[in-house]
Amino acid sequence: MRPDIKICGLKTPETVERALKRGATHIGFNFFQKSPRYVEPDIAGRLAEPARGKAKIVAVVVDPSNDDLDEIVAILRPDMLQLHGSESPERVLTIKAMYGIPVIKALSVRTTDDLKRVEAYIGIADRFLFDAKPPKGSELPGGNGVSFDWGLLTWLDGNVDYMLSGGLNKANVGQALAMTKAPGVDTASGVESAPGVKSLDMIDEFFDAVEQACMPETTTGSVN
Ligand SMILES: O=C(O)c1ccccc1NCC(=O)[C@H](O)[C@H](O)COP(=O)(O)O
Repeated sequence: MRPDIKICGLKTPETVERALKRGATHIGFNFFQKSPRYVEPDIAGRLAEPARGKAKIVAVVVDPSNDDLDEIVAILRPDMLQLHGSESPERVLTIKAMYGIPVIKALSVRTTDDLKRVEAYIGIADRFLFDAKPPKGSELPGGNGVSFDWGLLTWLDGNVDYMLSGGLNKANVGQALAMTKAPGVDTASGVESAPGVKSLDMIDEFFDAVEQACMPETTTGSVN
């Protein structure tokens, strides 16, 4: 079965259209101002219109203030909020109570201890997104195009619903899926020709690679 696919940091109608055409289950709009993928809420609102009812519209935020969330939620009307900062379980609960919108909690992973942080959010976050830790000096908590050791996910409780993220691209997403059987995959820079510039061809190639990875193995040998 094909995993969920989230294309994150869309900024143009053409790339939204291509992601939808290829069957993206989630499309992400980025509201972290230092990101090359940042979009103003009103622009994101317009970009998201064709996706309503077709893919989940995800607002990506980092330790947002209530005022920022009020504006984003009012204008974008997202299906999900992706909290990509150091939001505590209590803060996630508060945000969910404020808006009644499901939350994806992003956690950065380098060691098994990082994965253990999941436990505090079980029953609170609706889904997790496991991303790599940002490289030293990066101003971005996500979208850095770096991967973590996917083998760590074998330690995860099988009931935890998550998206695998961090440095995924057409060249490695097949291996990532083979190793992890992740229920969802997410990419931002893996489908970009330059920081913040999505490529229609690279979006196609990413979907092709996921589909290829999910094809049932063909049997060899002759049947008598
Ligand atoms: O993409 C960003 O610039 C970004 C900035 C701040 C917080 C989150 C951000 N991205 C969130 C995502 O879900 C990305 O898809 C995820 O971090 C993976 O990015 P990449 O390694 O570039 O595929």
